[in-house]
Amino acid sequence: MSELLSVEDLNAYYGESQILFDVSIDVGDNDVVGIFGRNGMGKTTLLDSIVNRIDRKTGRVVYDGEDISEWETHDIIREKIAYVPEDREIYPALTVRENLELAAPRTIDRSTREERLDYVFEKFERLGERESQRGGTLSGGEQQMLAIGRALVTDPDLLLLDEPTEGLAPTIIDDVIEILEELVTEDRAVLIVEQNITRMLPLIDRGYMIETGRIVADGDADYLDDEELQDEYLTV
Ligand SMILES: Nc1ncnc2c1ncn2[C@@H]1O[C@H](COP(=O)(O)OP(=O)(O)OP(=O)(O)O)[C@@H](O)[C@H]1O
Repeated sequence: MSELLSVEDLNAYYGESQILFDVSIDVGDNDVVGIFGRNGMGKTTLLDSIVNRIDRKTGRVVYDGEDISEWETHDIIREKIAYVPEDREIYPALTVRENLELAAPRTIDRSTREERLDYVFEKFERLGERESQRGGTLSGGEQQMLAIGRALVTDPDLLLLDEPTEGLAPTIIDDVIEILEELVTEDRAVLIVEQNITRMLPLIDRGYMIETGRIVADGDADYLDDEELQDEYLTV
């Protein structure tokens, strides 16, 4: 099967500490793939390694047939893979519109950029209503929408999402899940890290369990919907 993203035998390090050990994962075109595991097991490090936000790594990251292991982070994010990090990384002092404009690739013309902004405002009406509001004054859920919106203005074939529901109130989590439900029906692949596997299982095609930097299980949603497996690798 041809894959959009292949991570091959990845070993990742912060300073002298090795965080990931021989990790291999695949994401096919339009696949929705989950990464699950307890805190501190290396899920964020895996996403960071894909976009090269890590001190050092060995192994390969192949995207659409091209080895991007050595690419600069900003080139990967702008041209290939959109990344919505756990802390969202929006600009608090800039408006919603400015946040989106800055995320748009420089290579697209003005009218394409406007089309993409309109698409985000259509998808997230609450952002449209707050176009001129500063990012830092948005609620947590709205900031998460803006972070996902920023990713979407690059019109990515692959989106990386790191714990999009983290730190949000339950009703806002429902809103974010709704957004994710819609995202996964679009013509894009999604690789998503989430603590809450129960909410994710209906959305994903496949998933991987990670424990202390190693992939310890992988399979489709039916396979992962298993109490024993979840107790072993997820329950704290
Ligand atoms: N910048 C860093 N420098 C040194 N060690 C780090 C750094 N970032 C993460 N680590 C370590 O790497 C390990 C994996 O962390 P990572 O954030 O990838 O886990 P995670 O599974 O995403 O957990 P969480 O849900 O808590 O974010 C942890 O032991 C963490 O302390």
